[in-house]
Amino acid sequence: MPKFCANLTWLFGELPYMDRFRAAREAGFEGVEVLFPYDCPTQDMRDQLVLNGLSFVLMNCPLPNATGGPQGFAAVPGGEERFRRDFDRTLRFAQVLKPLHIHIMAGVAEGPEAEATFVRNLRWAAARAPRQGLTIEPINRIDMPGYFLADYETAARVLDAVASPNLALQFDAYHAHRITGDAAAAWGAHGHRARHVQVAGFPGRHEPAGGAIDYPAFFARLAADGYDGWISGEYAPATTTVDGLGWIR
Ligand SMILES: O=C(O)C(=O)[C@H](O)CO
Ligand SMILES: [Mg+2]
Repeated sequence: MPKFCANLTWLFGELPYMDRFRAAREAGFEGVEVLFPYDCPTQDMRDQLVLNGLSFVLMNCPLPNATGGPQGFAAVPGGEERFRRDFDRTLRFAQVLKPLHIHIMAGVAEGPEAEATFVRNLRWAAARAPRQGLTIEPINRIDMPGYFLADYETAARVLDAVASPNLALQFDAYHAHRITGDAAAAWGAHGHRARHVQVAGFPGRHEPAGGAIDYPAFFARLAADGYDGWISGEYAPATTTVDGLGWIR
């Protein structure tokens, strides 16, 4: 049985943030992720997680306020000090929130120097928090212009170069489809590196159903491959969140 979690940055937006946890639980989710859980009282959020019996699956690094944008700078040459400072700030939140994964965002950069910077920063982060799961995620450059990590071959090279057991691939099927034209084939080539999966329909980034990605087949493939991590709904509901949850069944 797949473990589906709800991305509360995208889902249940009809509700105030702190009410989304209970709504997710009532809708049947056992886990949630929040991309940037930095501007709410951390203990209140922890209480919501505990009260509703939810696993906290993932949060992003860095904090958007500290960087002037959500795209990070782990691959930005010259941004090393800033990366380290912000990673440590994320770890302080993580001590309370206890996410299974922290997604480290690469930032806008290009070229071999950016790749070398990314590898160095990730090595540092993986050693700094050896028991914390960390991920990197290829994101398509149509949605995020100039984003450094925008293909799976680069992600594979970086993961191999860092070679740390607590760093893995975050496979977002929506981005995979936009980057490669075939999310299922991308999974076939790179899924063995993934410890977290996110899903959305293509091309609209609504519910993972009925678009260009055959999700029933994709979920079956994940199961057949023995993927036992979480699968997160990270999409903009076409109508209301609850009305759109048929894809889980
Ligand atoms: O854009 C995505 O798909 C993500 O998962 C990032 O974390 C964006 O913040
Ligand atoms: Mg994603």
